[in-house]
Amino acid sequence: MCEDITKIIDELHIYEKKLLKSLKENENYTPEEIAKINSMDIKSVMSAAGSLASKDIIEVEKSVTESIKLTNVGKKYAEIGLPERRVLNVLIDEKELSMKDLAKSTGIENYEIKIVIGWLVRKKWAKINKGTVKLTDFGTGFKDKKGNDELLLEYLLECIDSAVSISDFDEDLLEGLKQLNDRKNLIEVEKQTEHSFKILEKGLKILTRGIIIQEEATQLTSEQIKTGEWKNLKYRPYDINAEYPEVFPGKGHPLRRIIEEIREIFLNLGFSESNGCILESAFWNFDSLFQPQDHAAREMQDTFYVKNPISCNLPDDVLVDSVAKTHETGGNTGSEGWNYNWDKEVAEQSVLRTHTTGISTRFLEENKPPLKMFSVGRVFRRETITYKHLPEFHQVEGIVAADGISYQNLLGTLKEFYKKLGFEVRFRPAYFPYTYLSTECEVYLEEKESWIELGGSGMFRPEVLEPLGIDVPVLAFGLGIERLAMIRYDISDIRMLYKSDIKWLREIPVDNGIKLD
Ligand SMILES: N[C@@H](Cc1ccccc1)C(=O)O
Repeated sequence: MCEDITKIIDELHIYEKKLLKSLKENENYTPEEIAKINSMDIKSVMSAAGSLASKDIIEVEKSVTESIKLTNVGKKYAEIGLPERRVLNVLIDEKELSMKDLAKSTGIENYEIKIVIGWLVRKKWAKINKGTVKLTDFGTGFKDKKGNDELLLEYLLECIDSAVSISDFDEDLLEGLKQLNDRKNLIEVEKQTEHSFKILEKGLKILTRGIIIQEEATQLTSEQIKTGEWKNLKYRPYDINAEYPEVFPGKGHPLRRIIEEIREIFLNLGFSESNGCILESAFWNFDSLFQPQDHAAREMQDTFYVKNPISCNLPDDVLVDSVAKTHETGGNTGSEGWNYNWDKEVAEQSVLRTHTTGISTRFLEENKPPLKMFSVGRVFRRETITYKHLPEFHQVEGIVAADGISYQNLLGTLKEFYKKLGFEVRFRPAYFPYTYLSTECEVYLEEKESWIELGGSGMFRPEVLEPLGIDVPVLAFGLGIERLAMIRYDISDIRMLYKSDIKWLREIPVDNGIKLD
């Protein structure tokens, strides 16, 4: 037993020792007093007390006191009288009045007078007869007598700025208080929690044995090092369980971060980066991609057309003519084209780009193969917003143009790209007016046990390449980015990416979202 006590004392934290010593001096010290005497903060006192209590050295008692105070409205009524008193006073003089006149002569607002009269009628102080209000005998009896609420308000007014402990109330007052409380904004009840400590038997034994408080060094001074005093100091051990303030380091938005990662991957694969404008001509967005002018995607319900500027300039006539011919007859491509009359005005319409593929055709027109280009940008579609659809999202677009480039290279490039991002993908046949062969990539979602579509790709058709003057094969892809972010950051609703949800943004790890466990 004796040994136990020595061991317990040895293991006491300095704060526990300080607390015990103070209680030895005076068991009635409050936590605040103990904090002050020992220059500790109140949190440390309470956590030392909690720790001592868990070892049965002291007992911590908690008492909650409720006290009440007048609110500003309460104070006002205590001074000028409750509304029912003011109505009663007027009615005693006037005998009967309409509600409107009562409001006028008491100065009570119209909306409130109804409530007050309702109250008077319910308490049988007054009755209403043909629109006029009259006191009952019972009500008249209050002429020289105060109501419970008034008595209470007066009482509380006496202690105007200090809160009154509820334990000071006798039963009658308490009953009245309940009613007064129902009137909501007249009084407020404050709860105060106080703690007191009691030394238990084990604590007494410890104190009899005596505890020595040796200050613990937490920071060394140069003086202590020079004089060698550091050798004799007692050091506070590190407490790795101590509370610490949470820190929220600055970090990029998750969507931005995945975009940076994607850029990095393509730059490392030797692609050069290009950009376009979100405002694009229908020519580059659709026509240059051999998308016929009556194609469903061009309909108003899919594409945002822009009013200002209503139209865009087209590139040089040679290119425009060649695109027009290809649409109409297939031009020099060996194809039959779409067999309709191509309309220049339709091609001049300005749209919010529906994909970033127009950047690729623009790039092919301006650059000579061999080339590898990628671009990241926002695209717009008239989608209804749902957990997986937004009218505005990001795509990463890319092309590789060189002799000997094949569909196999396309699959390889995409596989490699997704692998670097940490995804395994599969390919399904697909259709786009501007590619042949075409494919869509999908990634498997284990949680949902289903495959989701990530983007489209294919080999550009001769109808796209010929007008641009390209005579080598070109692989092309356009992949959605938000969906990748959803999987990467484990979010089930795409809208999350565009919400200022501080909690979520803070909780996302600073690394690129790759879970460390
Ligand atoms: N533009 C297509 C993707 C795509 C790009 C390039 C070639 C083929 C398909 C889309 O937005 O879905």
